[in-house]
Amino acid sequence: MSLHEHALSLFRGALGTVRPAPMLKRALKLQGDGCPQLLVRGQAFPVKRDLYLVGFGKAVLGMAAAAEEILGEHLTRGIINVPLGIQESLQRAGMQEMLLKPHSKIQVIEGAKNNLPDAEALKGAVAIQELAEGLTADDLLLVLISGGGSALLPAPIPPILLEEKEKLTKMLASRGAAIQELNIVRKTLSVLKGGGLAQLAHPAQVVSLILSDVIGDPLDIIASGPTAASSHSVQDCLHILTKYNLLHNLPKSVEMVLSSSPTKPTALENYSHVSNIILGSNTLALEEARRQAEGLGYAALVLSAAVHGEVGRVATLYCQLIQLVCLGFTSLGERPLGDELRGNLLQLAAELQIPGLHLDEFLQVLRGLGPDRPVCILAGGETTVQLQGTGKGGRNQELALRVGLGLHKAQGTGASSPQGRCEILFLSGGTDGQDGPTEAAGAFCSPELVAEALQEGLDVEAFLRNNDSYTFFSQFQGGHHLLVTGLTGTNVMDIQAILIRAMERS
Ligand SMILES: Nc1ncnc2c1ncn2[C@@H]1O[C@H](COP(=O)(O)OP(=O)(O)OP(=O)(O)O)[C@@H](O)[C@H]1O
Ligand SMILES: O=C(O)[C@H](O)CO
Repeated sequence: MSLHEHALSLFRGALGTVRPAPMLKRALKLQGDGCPQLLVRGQAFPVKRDLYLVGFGKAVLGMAAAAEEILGEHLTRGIINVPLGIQESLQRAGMQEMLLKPHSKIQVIEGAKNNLPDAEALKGAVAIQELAEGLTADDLLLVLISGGGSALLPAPIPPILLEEKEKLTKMLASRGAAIQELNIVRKTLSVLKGGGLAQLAHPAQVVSLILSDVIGDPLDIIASGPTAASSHSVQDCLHILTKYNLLHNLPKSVEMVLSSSPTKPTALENYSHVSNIILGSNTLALEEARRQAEGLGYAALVLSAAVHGEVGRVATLYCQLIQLVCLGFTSLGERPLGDELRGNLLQLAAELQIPGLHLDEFLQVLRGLGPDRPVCILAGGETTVQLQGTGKGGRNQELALRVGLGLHKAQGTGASSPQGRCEILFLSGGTDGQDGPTEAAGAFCSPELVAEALQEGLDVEAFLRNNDSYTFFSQFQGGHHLLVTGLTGTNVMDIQAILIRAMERS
């Protein structure tokens, strides 16, 4: 099998384990008929009267289908907001288990085209708000939350208009704001985010099951934390707007809401009716990919599930790591080159401040692997792209293209390049199956990409200058290097796989 095929199969294997249905079935049970109890990972919640379900996010359709199967007749009614086209896409892909059964008690509202809030998503948010407001102390509200939930649950505080909020978040994203920053702003301007939904549902018991798509699994940031106590204040929001130079260009409505926002977030004791439970994350997906890579004969290591930072810097990190591994495969293992690479890599990792990454230890393990076994390094997280151009792309495709360019440049050092004797493949993909506003999930690259593209008249650097990675990969070798999965029905950030094996000697 080619490295390309291996990487694809690892990516699909990783996705398999964070598919909503198996995850939900592992965690959720309903027990007892007379006075039923909802059991979540052993924690019991009595169902005194009615059991309602709401949900929003890219993975919520499959979560809801599995939940309805478990809850059966005990479910009174539900409403979920899911991405536009997801039912058709999953149907086409034959993923029946992610679809609701005919006569389901759960109403599905599709919206948020291209992951942006729209009128349909707003309609869904209003329906969810009305349901929550009508609950009593005897009701239980099961909330299904996954990434993409922010765009799918828009409820701007009046008089802010949806378009105004959308424009502001779009501007923040295009200036490179991280998801934490974006969602702190969203929370401040929303009725339902930042714990708003949980407060409206009071006094009902609220149980949220969450699929995390944010580094470190912060409850108050994932989907902008609609059922989590917010640890942020309006001051934090103002600070972010200042940082991205947006404070003096705000619509009047936003200014009004900001000036009348409470200075402190709602106190923690007001969340005693709420339980937030993380069901799955990027870590779970990487662990499965690692297991499968071992099965394919690789020495497989997980670098981190928290890789973040500007896409160019992260690409450099991966390029240096690849070179270092290749150095171990060659007889060129001279110390000066290895020491220099190692020093640069440690410095870059320190700059990126990747939580929990002990690169020094990781490199030691790498060094101990020995030269014969192919190596697979897996990582996950989410990079940020500061858009400069007007092209079409996504952070995974841009990362792959930048790694391709970096490896090409490193190869330029000639015969002494450690890469020379290695076969290398890099893959970066979004687990939701949609990378930016494109039809692809991500892309593959190898050190040969730049030279081969040039033969087709494609200038990688020009595409990068215009943030046009999707157009590049669509044209290059007939789109062979694009990772296309369609919407996957799950969402646990992005995954990168680096596969390296020694080249066969002729
Ligand atoms: N032309 C482009 N090139 C590179 N990156 C882009 C381009 N256009 C948008 N992006 C990036 O794509 C990201 C949005 O992609 P996407 O909609 O997949 O977000 P997401 O983070 O997966 O969404 P969610 O977390 O809500 O599921 C933004 O970070 C944006 O900077
Ligand atoms: O919806 C969102 O806010 C992002 O996907 C992070 O959870």
